[in-house]
Amino acid sequence: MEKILKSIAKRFSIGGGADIDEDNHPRILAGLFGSIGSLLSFIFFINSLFLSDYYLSFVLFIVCSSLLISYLIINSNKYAHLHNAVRHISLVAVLLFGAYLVCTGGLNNSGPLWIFIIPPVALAFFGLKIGVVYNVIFLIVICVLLLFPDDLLLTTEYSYEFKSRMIYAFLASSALSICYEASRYKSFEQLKSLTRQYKLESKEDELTRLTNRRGMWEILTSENNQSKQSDSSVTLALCDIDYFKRVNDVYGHDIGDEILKHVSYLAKTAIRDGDVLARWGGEEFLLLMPDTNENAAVNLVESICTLIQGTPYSLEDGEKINVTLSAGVCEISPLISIHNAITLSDKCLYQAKNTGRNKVVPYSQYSV
Ligand SMILES: Nc1nc2c(ncn2[C@@H]2O[C@H](COP(=O)(O)OP(=O)(O)OP(=O)(O)O)[C@@H](O)[C@H]2O)c(=O)[nH]1
Repeated sequence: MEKILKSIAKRFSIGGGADIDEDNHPRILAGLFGSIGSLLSFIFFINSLFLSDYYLSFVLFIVCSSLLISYLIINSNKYAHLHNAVRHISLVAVLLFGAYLVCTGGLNNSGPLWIFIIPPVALAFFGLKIGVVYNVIFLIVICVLLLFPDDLLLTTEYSYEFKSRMIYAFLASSALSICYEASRYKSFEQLKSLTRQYKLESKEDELTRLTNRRGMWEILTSENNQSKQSDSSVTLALCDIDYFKRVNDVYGHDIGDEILKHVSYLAKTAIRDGDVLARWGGEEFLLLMPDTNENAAVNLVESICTLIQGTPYSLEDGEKINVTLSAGVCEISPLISIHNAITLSDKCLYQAKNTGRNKVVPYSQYSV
């Protein structure tokens, strides 16, 4: 049973889609309703033919055909511009059919039972506002039909109790459907905002609030595609805090964390609009500089290093902790892919570390 439900949900993309799309929700439900509604009305159409109720079978045939057509249109992207109109038309067809069933009683006065599908369907198709309007309109229509003096608008007979229960039951069904739709909408909005937050957080480093490695890879990939089309220079710099282990050992891990935040903040203020700074690893940062050649990148990275060196981190007791950076810089080119540029920046960084630290080594000056 669970498997069947899952496959239905998958078929209609209910709750299984990667994207949360409230606009798509009524379309999916309208398609589902169109398929089930056309199937049911077809079965009743055949049944009423066997019972020689040709008038009812004609009405059912019209309902079945309109639901089938609306199902086909709603499932076709070619007629996307008609989807909204089709939803209105199929709901109006259902309302008219409901009014017809109330008016005539359908088979042995059992027809009015179907009007209770109207509140959930109207709300599912159009959400709260328009759904409530359709429900109110239908309520007025059945009240007029049922309460008109001398039953002049009815072709069948109902007892007074049956009429009043029908109206009360319809009201109760509408009220419950409205409450359900309101709470569903609220949950949906919460889910959407959580998803947005999760997506953001999954690409953001919790400590420094910089883009994390995963987020940076996405940015690098899209930047790479853009720069290929525009032939502009893109340069990467891999920066690493010098002797950071010593900071942790002397001042503790918490102060180490504060220094990571301090360095991130300063570097962020020094980069330009369009540059992207990411926390690449523990105390390692990757800077992406679009529209920047190696020379300009070295100047920018050196200015960041100077700023950080000139702005020590102050402890509560007034002690200052000096921090310096080492960096490797490499420009991406037709011969140097992003992956290669990261590897080569790392080699340059390694050379900066091995030749005294607190310096920037560009790939053009890298010696094996
Ligand atoms: N406080 C803190 N420390 C971290 C974090 N991530 C990594 N580290 C520490 O960073 C230190 C990196 O040490 P090393 O790789 O030996 O490098 P280093 O001491 O900076 O020396 P050089 O890079 O050679 O100048 C380690 O002690 C890690 O525990 C973090 O999120 N917070």
